[in-house]
Amino acid sequence: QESAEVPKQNDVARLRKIVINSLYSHRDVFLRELISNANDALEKLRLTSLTDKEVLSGAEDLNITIKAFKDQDGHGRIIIRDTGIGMTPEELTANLGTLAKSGTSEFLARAESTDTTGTGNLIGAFGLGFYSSFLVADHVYVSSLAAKSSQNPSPTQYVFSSGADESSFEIYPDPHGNTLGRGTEIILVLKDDALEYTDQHKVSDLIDKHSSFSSAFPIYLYTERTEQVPVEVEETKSDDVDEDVAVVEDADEKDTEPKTEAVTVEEWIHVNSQPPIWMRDPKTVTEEEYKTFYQATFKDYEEPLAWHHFSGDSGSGVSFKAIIYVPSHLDDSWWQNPLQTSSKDIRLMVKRVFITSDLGEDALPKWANWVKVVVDAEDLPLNVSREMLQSTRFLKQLRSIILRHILQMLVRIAEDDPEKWAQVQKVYGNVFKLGAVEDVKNRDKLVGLTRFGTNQRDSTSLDEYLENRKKGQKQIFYIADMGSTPEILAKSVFIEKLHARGYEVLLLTDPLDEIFVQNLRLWKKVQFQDVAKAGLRFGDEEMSPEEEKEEQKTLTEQFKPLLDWLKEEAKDVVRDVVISNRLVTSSCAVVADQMGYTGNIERMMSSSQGAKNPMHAFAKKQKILEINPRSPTIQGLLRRIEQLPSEEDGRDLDTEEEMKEVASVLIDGALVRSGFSVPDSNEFFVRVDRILRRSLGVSETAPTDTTVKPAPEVDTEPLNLEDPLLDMEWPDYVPGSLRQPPPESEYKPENQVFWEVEEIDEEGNPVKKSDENIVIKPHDEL
Ligand SMILES: Nc1ncnc2c1ncn2[C@@H]1O[C@H](COP(=O)(O)OP(=O)(O)OP(=O)(O)O)[C@@H](O)[C@H]1O
Repeated sequence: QESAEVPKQNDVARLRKIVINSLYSHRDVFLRELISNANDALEKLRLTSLTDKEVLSGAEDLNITIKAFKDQDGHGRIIIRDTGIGMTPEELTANLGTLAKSGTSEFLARAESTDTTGTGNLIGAFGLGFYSSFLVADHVYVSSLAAKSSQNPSPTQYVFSSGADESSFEIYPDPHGNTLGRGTEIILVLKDDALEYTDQHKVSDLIDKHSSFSSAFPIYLYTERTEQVPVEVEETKSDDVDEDVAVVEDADEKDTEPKTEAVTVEEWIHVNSQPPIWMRDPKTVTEEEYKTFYQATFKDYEEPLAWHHFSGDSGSGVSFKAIIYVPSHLDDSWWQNPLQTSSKDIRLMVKRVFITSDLGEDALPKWANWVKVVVDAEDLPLNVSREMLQSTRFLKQLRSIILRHILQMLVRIAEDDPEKWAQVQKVYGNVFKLGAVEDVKNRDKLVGLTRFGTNQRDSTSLDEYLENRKKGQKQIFYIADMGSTPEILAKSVFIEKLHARGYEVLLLTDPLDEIFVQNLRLWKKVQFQDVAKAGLRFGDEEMSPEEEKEEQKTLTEQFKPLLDWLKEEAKDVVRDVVISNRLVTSSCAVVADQMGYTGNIERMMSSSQGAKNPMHAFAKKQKILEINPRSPTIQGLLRRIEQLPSEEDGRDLDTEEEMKEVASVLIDGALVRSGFSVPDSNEFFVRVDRILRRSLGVSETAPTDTTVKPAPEVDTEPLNLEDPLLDMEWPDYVPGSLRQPPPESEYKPENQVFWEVEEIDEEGNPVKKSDENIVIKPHDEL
């Protein structure tokens, strides 16, 4: 008898505890998990038998049997047996002994940090499978006899034995010998509080609900019922019996019931004899059945968002039935590598027998790799291999049919079920945008599925947008700022006139949006126009009456002195200064030229490799300052500029300097308001400070007392690694984000820095000493 220690004992014990405690209310799942394993073992055997017939020897039938009962002492037992591929002792150790093989610590971390409401997903997410036995069993014995093969011509039956509270297991040759013929038998010694699972009705219901459709192999359930059977009465004939009396007695007996006795009839009932749901007429399948089938087949504890059940013909003579499911969630991991993985969830079956769930790299376009499908093809040979499949036309046709149906299903939801459509958008909205960029072939259909918020409504498709366009409008207006919100974008300086005039503008806040728009460039031949860029045309300019054009001309002449003066002042940041046609209330804005960056793109480019490109500096400069001639600020500035004495009259250098400062704050403010960064934020703030002082009537030159308490002398003591302050975590600190200090409660008085401040009067003289100390928090910023 050999005994093996599980490598990570503590992990095993901890994991079992978590499983048992937190999944108590889900413990029915053990049966489904074990049946699913038995089914997998049978599928493996069948697939292996295609190349090695030998594996089929030992047991004729391919099936699963389940027996639940109480033994004479009242202890509960469940025995699940399959005639599948079986396991060698090494496989028993590796598969059942080593826990979750990879990702154990990740699992533990997640399991322990997940609250109980989410634990239903744990088994599904991490494939606890076999370990779910310990939800109901104190002890588990697994006997297994691997299939005979050329590599393993005379396998031996071994037992794996482990208790729920133990962190070790034992593996030893089965003292009963090779009783199984082939396959695996799992004996669960039920916990005292799990005796309900010895009730055959309960077990039958569970199989019916979760597993009847998950196996193409027959599942037989052991049942016992009592039947009354006639008791064989032995006729005792004797020669000295009086015939007449005997006749009378006979007549009497005919009137009485025949004698019966209760006997126990044992029977194996085929519990999954119903056709699987994909083979049934959709009208006969209930919603509940579709949902449980999905959850069991794809190991998702959440219900699917939508599904579509159809039958089809590949066009090359292969007819099939399929169900396509849309999961109700896309894991974050999908977004980490959205276009890297290919679908592993298209379960292809031939005449109900599972063939493969890997249809190869290009099974579906990458954007659709989250879809879950079961397909059953009637007319393919059962021994078809994946390699063979790849070369048939069937697979290619199947892919395009599946894809067509996915898209049709989504369009139907969009048209008929607004509530569900909102959920689809929440989960897959960005996937459709990504798909439209990636999948040129289906671009138009995918664009049709995309939705955007606008200044007029929460959501619109591009077609609906175009239906709402105004007379003459030849552009699809949009404004993009990744990470912003539609509410903030709706207040942007760039859309104020469009909004005021009643034009609709798409408000794009996701990084993908701008990529989408730039990739698409046109929709139904109408160009996208970034309203933060030059080139904006309402489209009714030609329809404007002559006076309007005349007014524009007059304005340009009237504001010429200011335009010329600003051009000189802003020459380092913008290429030109013009009268704006997009502003209503704001005094000015900085607009990117056709070739230039918008603030959004400039940020993206500056933080990427693009910053090294020589075009970067050029593109950065391609900006135009637009001023609003109706703004009192601009009108005031024009007046002051016009009043500046000329060279001949003797220049007023002080006022000129003051005007320059105003201009610089105006330009920098416009940059910020328009989503750009200012060239020098310190300088900008110094100027703002000066203007503030002026408006407050405080002396512009009064110095700020900058005395600070110097740092103590160099600490010569060795660093105390036990010091708890070194371990102090800085909550909410995300590199590069707005930095957050730790909460006040985590400050220790001795850890604070004090800055004595003095108030000064207009002349800059100290007024009185403040009683309060201002705490300079680490990373405090403007
Ligand atoms: N009845 C069985 N016959 C043969 N091998 C089995 C059987 N049950 C389990 N195994 C082997 O043990 C492995 C571990 O099983 P377990 O149920 O823990 O995880 P899994 O089946 O791989 O994952 P999941 O249950 O999430 O699909 C299986 O992959 C399989 O190789």
